Formats: sequence, structure tokens, C-alpha cells
Amino acid sequence: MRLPSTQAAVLEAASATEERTIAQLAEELGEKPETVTGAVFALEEEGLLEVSEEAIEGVSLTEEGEQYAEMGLPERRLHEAALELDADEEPVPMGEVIGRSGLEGGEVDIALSNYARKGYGEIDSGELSATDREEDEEADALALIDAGEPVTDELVLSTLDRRDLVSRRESTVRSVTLTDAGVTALMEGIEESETVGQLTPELLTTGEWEEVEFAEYNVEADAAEVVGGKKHVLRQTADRVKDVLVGMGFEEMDGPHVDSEFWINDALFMPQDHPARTHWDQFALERPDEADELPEELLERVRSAHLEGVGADGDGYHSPWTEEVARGMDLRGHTTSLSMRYLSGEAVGELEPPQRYFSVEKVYRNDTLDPTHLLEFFQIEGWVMADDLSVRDLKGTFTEFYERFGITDLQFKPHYNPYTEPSFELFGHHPETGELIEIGNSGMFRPEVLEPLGVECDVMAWGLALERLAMLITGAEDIRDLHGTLADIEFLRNAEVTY
Ligand SMILES: N[C@@H](Cc1ccccc1)C(=O)O
Repeated sequence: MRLPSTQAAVLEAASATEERTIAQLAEELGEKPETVTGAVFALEEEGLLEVSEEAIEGVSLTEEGEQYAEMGLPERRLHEAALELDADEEPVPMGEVIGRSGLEGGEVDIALSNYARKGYGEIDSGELSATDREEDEEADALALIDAGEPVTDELVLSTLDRRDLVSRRESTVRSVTLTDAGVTALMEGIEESETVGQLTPELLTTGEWEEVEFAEYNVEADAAEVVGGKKHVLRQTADRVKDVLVGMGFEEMDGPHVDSEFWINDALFMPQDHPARTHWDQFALERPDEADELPEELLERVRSAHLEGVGADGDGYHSPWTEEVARGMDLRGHTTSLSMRYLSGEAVGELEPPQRYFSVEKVYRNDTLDPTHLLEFFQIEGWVMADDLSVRDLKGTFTEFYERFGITDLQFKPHYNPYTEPSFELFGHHPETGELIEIGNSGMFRPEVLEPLGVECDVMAWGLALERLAMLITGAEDIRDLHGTLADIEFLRNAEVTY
């Protein structure tokens, strides 16, 4: 019998009495598993091999699991330290044991929450006692998995899974045995024929294509996993936000990332010598060192609002105000600078009420990185200009907007902004942790902001955090899983923005 070379090799490597897996065959023949799978299916079709399938579960260590396999589970390290301090004789203050154990950060909580559960001892009024427990099935299982050995105890596996120390995956293992026809074929002798996997220009021009045998396609063969490109979750969320706001009748604003303090702060009635001025810790720029052009008349009206206030009984800040400060350049700490440019008529000319505008743009703050803060993030800025607006309109708009993302349990908390009165912070519950997280800031612009801009009706406005919205939608618990250098690639591949 004539067979293509891989098929011939697979047939020769198969046995009539012992099942051999495709992985074993591939390793033995030095071929890729998908190549061997292709050959196996062809041989099955010829009746030379019998293929059996078994669904099995693959278990591998997560990064954290690998770390504990190497260093020891945190609760075991705590127990070791406790024994070194003789906590099996008399309870020892917890701080001492933790110090001795060398556990750090989140590991301490992990150790404490597993310590008593696993019978390593008791924790009582800040003191820790230790038993003489030695055995630890979880630690043993980690070591086995690390060594590529199977673990059969389902209870232990599911505990490790819950602790995020292992990841489990279903897969199909195919094994082959020779059929009688296969044995006969082998005994009669197999001749190898060269098969060609791909038609090339050379085969065509030389006419060789007429002689060769082509390998058949097998659409059932396991193929290498291909991960296609996809839109980033944050971009998906931003696009969805824009669609929703456009659907609610809003138009989009744009404008500079680097802007003068005038548009970022002064137009918003932020006093120049007040800590509020730096309460976002904006990044100040050395170059460009000052704004080229500021609207003269508006500058004068803003100056006067700061110094004298607005209206008959208006009162200013009674503190120095200089044009030099207003001309300083910053990376914008909020996109309310855009709202100022639009409301003043500077961006698209005078606007007659009613008007609705929004932007979904990046802002920059010198914050400390943590699970809910990044140095740059996207703000969903927006405002509505109309006669007789009230807080009800503001709340109604948020309720309608967030409902589109399935968020129906908004909470509002009174807040302070130098430029709005009243002001409200918005909160929503995280779907995984249940924690209440801040998702936005809002309010009605004060007369001290609107009058210099020449706006005679009401304006309600807000700045919402896109990343926080994305956390609520996707269930991400750390903003750094969403973007930045630590972003979790698996999470990004699988996360969906649903609405
Ligand atoms: N600028 C505010 C958001 C805001 C905009 C407009 C009005 C009120 C609040 C912030 O960055 O938090």
C-alpha cells in the first residue's frame, strides 16, 4: 500500500494492543500534533486506525500558583514562622509572626484568611497560636501540578481554582489503535509517497504538479489557536458611550490636551491661590511656557469675577489674580476646559439654548497609581444648556444614561466644586465586589462661571470616568487590568462590552 509519509509513519508507530495518544505519537515522530491529527483522521477513514476520544481536563498553575509552588503557600509560611516563635506553646502577637514570616502586602490577608480554615491554629484578639499540622493537600496538589503530574482530588482542585491558583481547561484527547486492516497493511508493507501540502508557483511552472500527490484537507483536525485582533474594551466602551449620548441628542466637543490654566481653571472660577487649584495635581508644562492667545474681553470678565464676584451682591475671592498664572500651560486635568471653550462661544461661535454637548477624551492627573487610579484616563464630559434646569434634570439624565449600561442603582452624594452649586458625586456598585465606587462628579454651573461666559440660562454639567464605567460593565476589579503595562491580556481577549 502506498501512503503519504506522515500517514505511513503514524501507522507504523501505532499499536494494535495499546492505545497511543496523538500527543505521544507527535512527540515520538517529531511532528506537530495538528499534523499527526490530520494523518490519523485520514487513516481512520481508510479503516486502518481506530480513534477514540476522551474529554479531559487540563490543569495548570496561574502566575500566583507558580509563585506559591516555589515559595510555599502564604498560610504555611505564616505557620512556619509561628512555630519558630513557639506559638505551639503559647500564642504570639500577630504582628511578630507576620514580621518573622516575611509575608508582604496582599499575601498577609491570604495567609490569615486560610490559617484557621486549614487548621494551622487560631487567631484570637490579635494573637496567633499554632498546631503541629504538617500535611497540606493544597500544597501537595500545587507541587504535583507544577511537576506535570495529575491531581484527582476534585475538592482540592476546586479550592485551588477558587483561590485563583490554578486554571482548568477542557480538552479532547484522541488515542489510536490499529485495526485488523491496519495490521494487515503493515504486514504487507507500506510504501511512502511524497505528498505536497501546498501548491507553489514552482510546481506549476515546472509542470511537476501533475506528478505529485496532494495532501487532503482535513477540516476536523485540531489547528493551532489563532487569536485575532479586536477592539480594546475601553475603546468599545467609549464607542458605546458616544452612541448613547448621540442618541440622547448630544453633539461631540473636541479641543487641546495641552491648554492654558485660563481654560482649565480660571474660567471655572478656581481661585489662583487656593489649594483647589491644584487639587487634581495637574501636570504643569515648561514648554510651551505660556498661552499665545486668550480672548481679551473674556479674560477681563473672568478676572473681574475672581476679584469682585458677579451680580449686585457678588463677592470675589479677595486674593491676588494675575494674567501670568492664567497663561501658564498644563496637561488638562479635566475636560471641563472644553466645556468652557464651547460655552464661551470660542469653539463654535455663540450657542443659543437649548444645547447638549459631550466629549469622551483623555485627561491627565498626577495621582498615585492604585486599583482605581491611573495617571491618565478618559473623562465623559457633558453639559446641557437650557432655561429652568434643576437637579431633577441632572439626576434624570444620569439615570437614563447609566440604564443603557444596565446600571440602575446609582447613588448621589452632595459634593463641592468651586464651579458648580449644588454639586453631586455619583456612585455605582461593583458587580463582583459589591463595593460602592465613585463614577462621576457633576453639578449646576455657578453664576460666577456662566456670567463671564455670557451664558444667560442654566447649565448642568458633569465629568464621568470611562474606566470606572468599564469596570462596572466588565467586572474588572483593578483598573490596571483594563489598560496600561500590567493589563491582563487574557481578560482583554475575553471581555465583552454588553448592553
Ligand atoms: N471637572 C469635574 C467634573 C465636572 C464637570 C462639570 C461639572 C461638574 C463636575 C471633575 O473632573 O471631576
